Amino acid sequence: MASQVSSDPRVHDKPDTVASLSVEGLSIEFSRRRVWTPVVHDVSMRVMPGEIVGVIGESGSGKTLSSLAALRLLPKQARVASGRVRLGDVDILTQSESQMRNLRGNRMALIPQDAMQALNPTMRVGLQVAEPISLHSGQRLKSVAGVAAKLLETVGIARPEQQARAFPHQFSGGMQQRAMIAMGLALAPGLLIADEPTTALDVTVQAQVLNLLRDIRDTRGTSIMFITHDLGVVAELCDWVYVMRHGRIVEQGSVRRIFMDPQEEYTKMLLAATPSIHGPRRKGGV
Ligand SMILES: Nc1ncnc2c1ncn2[C@@H]1O[C@H](COP(=O)(O)OP(=O)(O)OP(=O)(O)O)[C@@H](O)[C@H]1O
Repeated sequence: MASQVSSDPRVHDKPDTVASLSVEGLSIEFSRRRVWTPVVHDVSMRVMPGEIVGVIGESGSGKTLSSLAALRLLPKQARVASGRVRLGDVDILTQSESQMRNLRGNRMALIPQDAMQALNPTMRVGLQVAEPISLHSGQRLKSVAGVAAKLLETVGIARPEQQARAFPHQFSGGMQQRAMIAMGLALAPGLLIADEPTTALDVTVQAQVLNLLRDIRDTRGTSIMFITHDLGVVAELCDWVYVMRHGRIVEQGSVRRIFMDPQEEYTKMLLAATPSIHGPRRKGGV
């Protein structure tokens, strides 16, 4: 572990900076026919303040379980076998469930892959966006509903007052995802964990949502962990990347280094399999 820390230039260069999220030696087991089987092995990851960190790997490589462990939202069939997770200086794995409820939303929020599934079909979008504020402040939902329009405006939804009164099915896929992001931002958490949030969107809308996430980081300083299987997205958006395979991190580095000088065969294979990737965005365009 110590060697991983000292070899990570983000930690080496700023030893006093507390990571927004720090996962150390995390191992997770999954119950298959009542037998606990290791599926994530000794994973260490860091998201530094204001950084967008990509976690990339093929399906089943352990990206989602690792991030759900950080939120303490593992499904019943999965459990943490060993390791530590810290959100700033809070030790996540030793918090009570009520402390966790307070941390979720306030300090970190999840933006899921399928916004339509995550949204309540019978509740107006504005009320859903305002719900975290109501839950955390104890104020009645109707009395905080006005904040929702402001949040919808922040995420680029036109005519926000009117759209706040719509139901999810009246929104396009891109608008639904923006609404989920608005909900995630409601309590201004320092960390967003986005699990393939653009997979279901067409390419143009995907680019808009990526721009929105970048703007949120630039204007609010929000740290973002971005889970994806799409190296093109990593090149567009991320500063640092962890490459996962079979429940392990096989390579990590700055996006530029990973694209210019991949060390692992698996990373090279991913790069070779991704058409028309020329590396991360440079200032002024790719
Ligand atoms: N519902 C499930 N049933 C059985 N095994 C599971 C399930 N969910 C996770 N696992 C096990 O945990 C491993 C890691 O799964 P995880 O969902 O974290 O991968 P992932 O990289 O996020 O994949 P994807 O990109 O498909 O979401 C899987 O390879 C599998 O062994």
